[in-house]
Amino acid sequence: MHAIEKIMARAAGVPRVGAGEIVTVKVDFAEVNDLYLQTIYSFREMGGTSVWDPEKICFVFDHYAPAPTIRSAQIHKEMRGFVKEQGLTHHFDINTGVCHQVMPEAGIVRPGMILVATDSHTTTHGAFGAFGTGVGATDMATILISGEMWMRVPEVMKIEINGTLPQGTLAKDVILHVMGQLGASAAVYKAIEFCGTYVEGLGVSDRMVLCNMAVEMGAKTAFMVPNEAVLSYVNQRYGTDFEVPVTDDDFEYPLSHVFDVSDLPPQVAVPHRVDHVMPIDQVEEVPVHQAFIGSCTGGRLEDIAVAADLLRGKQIHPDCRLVLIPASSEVFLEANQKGYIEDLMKAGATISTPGCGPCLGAHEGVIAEGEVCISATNRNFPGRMGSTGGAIYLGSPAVAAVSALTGKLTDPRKYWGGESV
Ligand SMILES: CC(C)[C@H](C(=O)O)[C@@H](O)C(=O)O
Ligand code: SF4
Repeated sequence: MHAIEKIMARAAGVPRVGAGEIVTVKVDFAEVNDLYLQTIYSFREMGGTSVWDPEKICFVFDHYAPAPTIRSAQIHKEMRGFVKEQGLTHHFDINTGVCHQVMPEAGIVRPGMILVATDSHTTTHGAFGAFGTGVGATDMATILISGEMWMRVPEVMKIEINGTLPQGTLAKDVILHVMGQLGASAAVYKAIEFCGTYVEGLGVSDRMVLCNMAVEMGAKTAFMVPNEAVLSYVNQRYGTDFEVPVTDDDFEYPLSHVFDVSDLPPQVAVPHRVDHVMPIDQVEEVPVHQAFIGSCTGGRLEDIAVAADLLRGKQIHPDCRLVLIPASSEVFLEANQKGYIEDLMKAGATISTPGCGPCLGAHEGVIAEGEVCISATNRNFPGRMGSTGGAIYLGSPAVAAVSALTGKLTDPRKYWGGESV
């Protein structure tokens, strides 16, 4: 069996499972975000009175945090009421951050667990060797009642990535390149395992970038074998009471792809598809009106550090805005302690409180008709970040930062190391 199948077999209480089988699994943890008040209504409609385990559920206010409308304030109010009524152990209110950042930070995520959330980017947690997948409001309501859900065991697609990146190319460029090569429907209902010499050496943040965007290829979940960086992060935050699932040596992958990223230049996904990907030099000179660095894809300390290093002592272009939103309060505090926030504010950045912000077009920097945004996030369909007449390019935080500097899509290698060439 594959490690993912072993996770599901354990959770289903059976000795083995195989791709295509329908199994009922016990969920190890469930998250509901502030777009899913409907979950509570469905919970009650189904006759739910108390949740299956108040220690294994959290509500996270991140998509509309702090509440930008009366409606979202009302939603937060009702959800806070449910948290109190049910005595949930974990609640992440408007002062914490994006669910996929705050849950690992809080020591909720560990290898071998089944984590479900009302968010498609729950695939992010494959970075920790967990089975993370998104569910809808109704499924989540049944899970809150029973602690269980049915799943079809996904086929596992191996994506082997080898090589060492050239300077100026980051993990986001790698996943964009993979998506550009394989396409947005390459992995529908499959599990993606990322492996290879490039992946083995990755730190936690870069692992999260790759797994986060697995769902942009349709994946049900993502997986990486935990390395030392992941294990020490989890030991620090969660503890050691977990078992790392190991794929059998004789497991045969039904699907596999191999990439070498040794000569990969920075990439961008051009409007309006995540898999319309090309090297940055094919779209340089496109004027940009806004750059956004943030979200569960590109709002971590490493992303902010790259931007600060590129923009320290400089001024962004007068015709371009740079919106920067740390993925969590912990990230914000650390970036502040390291001076990155000051560097970026002095360079002209607009800093907002941790959360999703404009990533899904909610608030804190949506774009107007005819505007172009270079974004370190994960989706660029029309209307994603504001007006449907806007255009979104997806890139690394480095591409976003230097494009804000020049006011047009720019190759960050020209500014790497602080000197513009
Ligand atoms: C929560 C939900 C509305 C959505 C998702 O499931 O991904 C959002 O987070 C997004 O990124 O579009
Ligand atoms: S940051 Fe963006 S992609 Fe991540 S959960 Fe929020 S809206 Fe979705």
